[in-house]
Amino acid sequence: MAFFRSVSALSRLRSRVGQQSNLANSVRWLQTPSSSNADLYSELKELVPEYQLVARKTLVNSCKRMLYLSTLYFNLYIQIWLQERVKKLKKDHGNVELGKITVDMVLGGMRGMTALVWLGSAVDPDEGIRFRGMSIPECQKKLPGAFPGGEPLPEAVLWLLLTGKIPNKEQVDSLSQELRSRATVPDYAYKAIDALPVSAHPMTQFTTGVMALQVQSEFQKAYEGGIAKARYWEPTYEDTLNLIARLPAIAAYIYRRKYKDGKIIPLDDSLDYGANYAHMLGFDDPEMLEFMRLYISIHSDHEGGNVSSHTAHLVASPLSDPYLAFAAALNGLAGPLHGLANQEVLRWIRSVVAEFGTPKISTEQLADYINKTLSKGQVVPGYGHGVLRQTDPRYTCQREFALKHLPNDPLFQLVSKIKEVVPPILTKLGKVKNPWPNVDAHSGVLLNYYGLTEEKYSVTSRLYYTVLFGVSRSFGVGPQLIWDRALGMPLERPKSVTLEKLEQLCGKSS
Ligand SMILES: CC(=O)SCCNC(=O)CCNC(=O)[C@H](O)C(C)(C)COP(=O)(O)OP(=O)(O)OC[C@H]1O[C@@H](n2cnc3c(N)ncnc32)[C@H](O)[C@@H]1OP(=O)(O)O
Ligand SMILES: O=C([O-])CC(=O)C(=O)O
Repeated sequence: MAFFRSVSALSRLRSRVGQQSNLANSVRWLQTPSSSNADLYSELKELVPEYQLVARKTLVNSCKRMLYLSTLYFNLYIQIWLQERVKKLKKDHGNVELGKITVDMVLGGMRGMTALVWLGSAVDPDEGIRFRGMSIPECQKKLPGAFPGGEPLPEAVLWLLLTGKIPNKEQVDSLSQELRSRATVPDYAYKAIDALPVSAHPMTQFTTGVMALQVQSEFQKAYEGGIAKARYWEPTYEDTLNLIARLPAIAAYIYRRKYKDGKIIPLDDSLDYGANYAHMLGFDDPEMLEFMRLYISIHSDHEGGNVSSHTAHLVASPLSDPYLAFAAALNGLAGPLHGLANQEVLRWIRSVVAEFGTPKISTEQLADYINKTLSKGQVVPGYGHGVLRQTDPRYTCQREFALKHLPNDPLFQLVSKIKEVVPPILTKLGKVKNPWPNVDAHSGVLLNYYGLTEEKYSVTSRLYYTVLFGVSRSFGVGPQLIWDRALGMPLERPKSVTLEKLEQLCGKSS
């Protein structure tokens, strides 16, 4: 409610200064104390207590932020008419068939079965991901960066995924500021992580931290207070923004606890989300900050059927709040065939180097090592995909970043060689549907180059990389959870059959 009162006060501010006046003039007017603006000043001051007002200038900044943010909220609000579209689809076309369900699908992890609605993004098997219809190169061109020509800011991706609209730089900056203002992590969340041994996998520590944050769920409180169904999306929005805002502090703490001195580096109020996360991890090289922005942006979303996103959507469907849903998603992401593959790729690359004593190896040596991996019944991590049938564009854009910034890095050169040698070998197996590299084939060497790795290598190393993936995934999962509630999506409950029943159905059909 405070939000709507703020928006209304802000629009009165605009009309007081003059309808034609722009934001800058309105702000200047409010900034100059006078009897004609004192009442509005005190009203606005009362409405933004959370910003700890100490001076008129701070209030003015808060007003600017509310004004820009109100467009985000407004965009969401007006799109609630999508509910009508959903109802109409169900009513008019509820019986339209979207395809057959085959035994292969039931026994094959439901590949190719259209079963979900996901607003933020879609994956084309050949072209890869599009965020609200925009490819990665288009996002790099059109979404605001930290500087002109910079990589897309994750906040810009969040805005896009949430509203379907491309934000301008001021809107993105207001969202950065909003996230920073929500970033305070309660002490008990750190304590919950501290209760685990330092040797616990970073993803186990991460999920524990997220579960501790759940104590603050606005959705849970609102539900207990009897909130009406039509308004479920509002506390879901609050939880989602709070969750996204608080993840870097939790995630950075885990890194510093496990691999560094355990000291918390506080958030820097002048930095955007990706840069702040890098800073809190202990990295301030501008190139690394830029890579973090790109990393979070490209890992944010990958339509709805991947394990982490689907898990979040499923777990939220009985009205579990966004923290519960996201913690579950992280547990799916922590599997080696999904997000943990980024850890496995680096471990595998290091095992290649350990085997030959150098990353500079011949094509024959590499082919032998790949065949050895396969002969042990293992997969080549970072290759293959459940939907993609070409090189993942997220791999390509990381490669472009590496070519620009670290072309001579020996591990990057090994990654390039692996891309030449693995696909023909996987193709020869005759069963691998996609022999090409996915997103995880590349990220580790970039992070390793910038120093984000554990000090000592051992064959049982538990690397941090999947936590970075997890933080990024909140940008895709969060908006969909808001839309799930806004669209009144139901509890998810597919039908299962016993093996006997399946055999019986097959017998009947043949
Ligand atoms: C962010 C992400 O989640 S991207 C994916 C990250 N995961 C990886 O990189 C792990 C390696 N890749 C894989 O295991 C798979 O390609 C997956 C899990 C990503 C996709 O699995 P599927 O859709 O089942 O792939 P597909 O239909 O091609 O699998 C057919 C067969 O090829 C095998 N195969 C697929 N990819 C590979 C690979 N990279 N290395 C060896 N074998 C493979 C499968 O294990 C399966 O073998 P099986 O019939 O003996 O069980
Ligand atoms: O789409 C998938 O199945 C896996 C993936 O690449 C992702 O979740 O980013």
